[in-house]
Amino acid sequence: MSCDSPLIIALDHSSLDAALCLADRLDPARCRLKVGKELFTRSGPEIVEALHGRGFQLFLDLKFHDIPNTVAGAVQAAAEQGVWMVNVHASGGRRMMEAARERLDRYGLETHLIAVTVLTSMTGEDLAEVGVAAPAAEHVERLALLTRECGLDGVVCSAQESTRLRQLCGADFLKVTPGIRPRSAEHGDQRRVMTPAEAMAAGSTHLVIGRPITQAQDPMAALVAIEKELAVS
Ligand SMILES: O=c1ccn([C@@H]2O[C@H](COP(=O)(O)O)[C@@H](O)[C@H]2O)c(=O)[nH]1
Repeated sequence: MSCDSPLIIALDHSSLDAALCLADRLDPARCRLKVGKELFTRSGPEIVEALHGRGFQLFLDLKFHDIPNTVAGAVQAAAEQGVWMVNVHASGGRRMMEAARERLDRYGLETHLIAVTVLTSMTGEDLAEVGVAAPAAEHVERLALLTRECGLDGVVCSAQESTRLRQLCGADFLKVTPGIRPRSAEHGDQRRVMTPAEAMAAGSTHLVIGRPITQAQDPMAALVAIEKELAVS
């Protein structure tokens, strides 16, 4: 089923059953789902099949980061499972991203391919510790431009960078933004955050939301509140 909502719900569950329990309360016409490292490592391709069977479009968020040949093969394997979107780390560099792009094109695989710029849990101080002297926003810009040059469809960034990336890379370049927190929600390990309405106004094309929905006492009420916030903004 195709979906025109910008919302992508992160299913960071520790079992297939727990993830499906939440998915069964969601509507594939109203959101997409994201399967990340914990759930995929526990459940494997079975979770992808089960969610596709329920009609959801999936972002397989495995953030591949390896030598070009290995990443190209992993991206191909993900796309052959029919996922809507897959990602790599932009810091894997030009040849790695080009190899991933080329592999999807060679086999006519239409999965969206995007690259993580700077994790939304990181600040400039965290970057400095790993040898990146530039502020987070500047490093995100550099990696987004490289990602676009390599022919990828967009990036994962924080919504704080969406406006600048729209100017630099164009409105069609996808800006998939985790670190989304409704006004009253705890930030947890996220550092570069914005509210859902702020993120859309800034030019994010998709909002990734996990714990504010999945760990809410009433996940459906939390989702509806976010939908209302977006409808009135
Ligand atoms: O920079 C990034 C890249 C990926 N993520 C993922 O998004 C969700 C966010 O979940 P919350 O519970 O809303 O914080 C999670 O699956 C991360 O792995 C990210 O947060 N930041």
